[in-house]
Amino acid sequence: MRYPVICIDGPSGAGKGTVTWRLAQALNYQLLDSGALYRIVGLKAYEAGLVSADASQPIDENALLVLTQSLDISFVPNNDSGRVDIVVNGEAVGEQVRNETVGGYASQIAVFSQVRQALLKLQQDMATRSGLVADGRDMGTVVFPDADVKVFLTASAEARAQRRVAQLLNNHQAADFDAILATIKARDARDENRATAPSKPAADALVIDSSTLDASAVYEQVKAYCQKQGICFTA
Ligand SMILES: Nc1ncnc2c1ncn2[C@@H]1O[C@H](COP(=O)(O)OP(=O)(O)OP(=O)(O)O)[C@@H](O)[C@H]1O
Ligand SMILES: Nc1ccn([C@@H]2O[C@H](COP(=O)(O)O)[C@@H](O)[C@H]2O)c(=O)n1
Repeated sequence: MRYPVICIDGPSGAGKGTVTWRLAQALNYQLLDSGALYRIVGLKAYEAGLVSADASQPIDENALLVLTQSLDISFVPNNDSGRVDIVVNGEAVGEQVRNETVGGYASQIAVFSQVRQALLKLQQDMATRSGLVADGRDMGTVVFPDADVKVFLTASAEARAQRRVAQLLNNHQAADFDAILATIKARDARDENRATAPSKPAADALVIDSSTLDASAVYEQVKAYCQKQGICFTA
C-alpha cells in the first residue's frame, strides 16, 4: 500500500511549518518536521562538545556519526495535541530546539552526508503508515523523490527576518532585525551550498514566493496545487 506524500521544502521562515500543519490537519495526514531531527542532532552534538556557535570550528565527523547513530529517535502520536512528538532516548523533545542558536547547530551538522544517511530511513518510514506532509530542505529532492506533490516555498531574507522579529516580539522576547537577517543569510548560504542534499527546488516542484502573501493565501495556493495533483480534500 502506498500512501500520498506532499513535500514542502524551502528556507527558514518561509512559512513551511505553517502550511504543513494546515495541510496535515485538513487531510488528516501525519506531519514530518524533518528540521526538528537535525535540530535534535545539533543540540546533542552541542551538549557533547562537538559543535559550537562558531561555525568556522572544525567538527569531528566520526564522533558526530557515532553520536547520531546512538540516538534512539522515534515518532509518537500525541492524542492530546494531535501532533506527533519526537521522542529521543525516551524523552519528548519540544520547544528547547526551536531557537536560532539550535538552528545554527543543526545547519552545521546537516552538511555531513553520513549524518543525513543515518536519518534517512526514519523519515521515509513515516510514509508507510498514512498520508504524509513533510517539511524540510530535501524532502522532494532526496527523501521522497516520488512524492505526489512537491512545493518549494520561499520568501526574501528580509521578509523572513521580519516574520522572526514579529514571532519573537509576540513571545515577549528581544528581537534585533539586523542580527536576525545576518543569521538567516548565513544559514541559507550553508544550506544552499553544501555538497550533499543542498536546499533547492526539485525539478518537478511548484515554487511559491510568499514574500507578499499572507499565510492563508499561501495555503490556498498550495491546496489548489495539491488538488490539481490528485489529492482529495473532503472539508
Ligand atoms: N505567508 C506568511 N506571511 C507572514 N508570516 C508568515 C507567513 N507564513 C508563516 N508566517 C509566520 O512566520 C513565522 C515562520 O513561519 P514557519 O515557522 O511556518 O516557517 P518555517 O519555514 O517552517 O521556518 P523553519 O524552517 O525555521 O521552521 C511564524 O511566526 C509564522 O506564523
Ligand atoms: N530536511 C532538512 C531539514 C532541515 N535541515 C537542516 O536543519 C536546519 C534546521 O531546520 P528548520 O527547518 O527546523 O529550520 C536547517 O537550517 C538545515 O540546515 C536539513 O538539512 N534538511
